[in-house]
Amino acid sequence: MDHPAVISDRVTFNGTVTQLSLLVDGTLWWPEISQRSFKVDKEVLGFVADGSKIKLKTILEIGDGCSCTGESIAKLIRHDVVFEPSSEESHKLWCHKLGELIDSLGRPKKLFVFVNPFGGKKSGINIFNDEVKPLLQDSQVQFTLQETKHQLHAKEIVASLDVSKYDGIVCVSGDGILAEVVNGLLEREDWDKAIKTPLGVVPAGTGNGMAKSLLDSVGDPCVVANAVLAIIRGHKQPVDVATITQGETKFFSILMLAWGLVADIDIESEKYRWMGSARIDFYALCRMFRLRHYTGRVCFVPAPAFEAYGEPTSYPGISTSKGSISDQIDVEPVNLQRPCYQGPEVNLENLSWRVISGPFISVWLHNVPWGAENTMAAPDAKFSDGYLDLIIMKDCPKLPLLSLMSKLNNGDHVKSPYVTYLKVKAFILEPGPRSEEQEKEGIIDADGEVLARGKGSYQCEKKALMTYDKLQIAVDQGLATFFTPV
Ligand SMILES: Nc1ncnc2c1ncn2[C@@H]1O[C@H](COP(=O)(O)OP(=O)(O)OP(=O)(O)O)[C@@H](O)[C@H]1O
Repeated sequence: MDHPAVISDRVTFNGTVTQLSLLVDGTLWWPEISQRSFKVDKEVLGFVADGSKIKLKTILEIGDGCSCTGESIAKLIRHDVVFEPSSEESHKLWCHKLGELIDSLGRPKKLFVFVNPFGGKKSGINIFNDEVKPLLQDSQVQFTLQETKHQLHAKEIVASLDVSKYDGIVCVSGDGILAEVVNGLLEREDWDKAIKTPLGVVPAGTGNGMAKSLLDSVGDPCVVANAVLAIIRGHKQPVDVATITQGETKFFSILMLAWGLVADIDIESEKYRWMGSARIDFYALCRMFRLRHYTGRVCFVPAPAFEAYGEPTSYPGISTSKGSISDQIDVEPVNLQRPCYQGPEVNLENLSWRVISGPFISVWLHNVPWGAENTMAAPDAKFSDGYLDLIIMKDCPKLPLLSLMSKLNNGDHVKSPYVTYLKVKAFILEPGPRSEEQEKEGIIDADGEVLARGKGSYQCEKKALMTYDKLQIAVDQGLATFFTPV
């Protein structure tokens, strides 16, 4: 190691007196023990003074973990490394230099943590106690824990949380709670400051699309330890936020919007929840064999290089007043009169709009690559390019559809001749009824929750925010900040 040492000492380690150095590049190095070194920023979570000894709380990658596909993946293991400096003076200096180095890494010191006890396999609390808390404690990160008690609870809390007290908000949940947090932050009067609060997500839901997208972007497995480590290490990156508008009602989306086949599978398969994760595959097959086609139109402003898609059209506009209340089913009107975030400041009328008319099998708009841990919906999606990836399927015979759906786990479905895949800056959805049953409409799904539900579609207890009608989407580049592995 050719870096100079910040501190070097003869320490007692494993019963032997040996040299230990902390180098200026942040490496802890035992020169007399071959292969023994730690990068403090990656492998040392924290340390504690234990009498005359110092206990380093480390996290090590062990390469014998096994993924569900049988591939070997690195597993993270907590491990204490204890050494005894040569003198009291040296002990103090070691503590000072290690503390100084860890402080310089910009790691969070205090986090607000939401745990959804009902997300995914209902194991949020166990995941927090068994896997998240020990890592936070090793890293000496203080936390305030809040279990979510009902739908929109996280959003309510975030609306009045003193975010200045925290270095980040963490969701031990699926994507639903994360979306609630983003919406809560953007509905505040001080939204522009609040939305800068770094957000972290620990996979404890059904889909976990955002956690998978962040971890997979550096080749990490989508597991709790890696997600917590990404938060503890404190690296951050901007993430685009899409504003979905219908009249005065807004929903801020970070993951995706789906209409047609994907929305129907995601939402209607709820009735088969007792099947566990197999419910999605089972219901996808049911839907493919009784395929629905939805009439309607999509209008969009293509990103550069995608201008050839669709036909030119003028800005289709969207009224700022709500439709007749009698047409609405289960709608909970949210009228944002307070000076909250209003969406990106862009004059949509002056942009070059294109249109594709239905019927459609599926329309999917994605902000990040993964929609769920096994669904790479938009392989080219970037976290903060300022665009959304649009995936459209108009018609497709059943066999190619089956093969296409089986390619969702690696993103190869976008190469199918039956799929149109492009990037857009703004988007308008004009959803219509099913071609086969005109009296029945569909579902619009945003970030895994029902955004709008049409006539004759699947009904459930949860209220929908919008009506099954025209809605507009525009993207704000890098508006949110997320903890990220690198
Ligand atoms: N205590 C609770 N009881 C019932 N529902 C809750 C509770 N806390 C939160 N919820 C609701 O649970 C829903 C789902 O949450 P979450 O996103 O964490 O999990 P998921 O749906 O299983 O996962 P994913 O969104 O990744 O598919 C949200 O609509 C949320 O409002």
